[in-house]
Amino acid sequence: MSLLKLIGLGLSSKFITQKAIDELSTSDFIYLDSYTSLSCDINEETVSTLLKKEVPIYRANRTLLENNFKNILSLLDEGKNVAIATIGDPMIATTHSSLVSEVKNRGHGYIIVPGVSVHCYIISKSLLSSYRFGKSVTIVYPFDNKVDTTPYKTLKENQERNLHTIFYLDIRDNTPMNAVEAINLLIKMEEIERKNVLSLDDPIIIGERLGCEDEEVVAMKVHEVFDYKFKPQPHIIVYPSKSLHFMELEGLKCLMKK
Ligand SMILES: C[S@@+](CC[C@H](N)C(=O)[O-])C[C@H]1O[C@@H](n2cnc3c(N)ncnc32)[C@H](O)[C@@H]1O
Repeated sequence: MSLLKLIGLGLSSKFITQKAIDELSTSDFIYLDSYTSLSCDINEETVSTLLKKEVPIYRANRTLLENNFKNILSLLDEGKNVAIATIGDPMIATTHSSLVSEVKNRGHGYIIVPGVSVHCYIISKSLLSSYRFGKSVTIVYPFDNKVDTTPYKTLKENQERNLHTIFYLDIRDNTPMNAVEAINLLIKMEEIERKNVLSLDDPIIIGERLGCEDEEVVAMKVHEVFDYKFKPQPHIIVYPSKSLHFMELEGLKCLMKK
């Protein structure tokens, strides 16, 4: 039976697991997912140097993976094992679960190799309680000048339940949104919705280049992002709940910018 392998590579090359390398090395083709996330140092070359044998590696954008999935199905029909390698975890904040049901319905098998996800990584480094995270959401670039306020609504719902919110930031045409653009959009959403969800004095936590040598996790007030010199993307934002446990407050103090 042919296998579709959904393989998580972690956030940077030092987080790639032995299991991921073994499964990639026993694949006939590797598609490197280039649109659900990005890494400071994982690319076709990094992956190929880790493999135990030569395997063709292709860069796969959303069109290829979601719309032209037929090509991958044909390879599986021919008895080939195909790997889709994703930065982070292949099933967290991606749509890859739909690929699993497609291959299963066609009589093929699948395996999932979890990777160190930005989701778990920022929860760990935020020093907030992992039990108190609500729904996470992506802040997307405006489309036709229209701002999608879903992230604001999610923040409101989480705040009503005293839960923390993780904001992933959109990646469009290989350009990842930065923390300042994201905060500007949240401020715009407050102006549109006017539910007093966001205050410029609220603390937020920003993760920059997580998993890379120069990673940074820093807490600051919302208005302070405009004067802060951030490292290049990728960035991720955590909006803590309004009422924090005293241990979480101590943690937040540890992360406050100097
Ligand atoms: C939609 S999520 C995909 C998560 C991925 N499947 C995983 O498990 O890590 C991608 C977003 O997470 C954030 N992100 C990913 N890697 C990051 C990193 N190393 N440092 C900071 N933020 C990161 C960025 O906002 C990026 O646009």
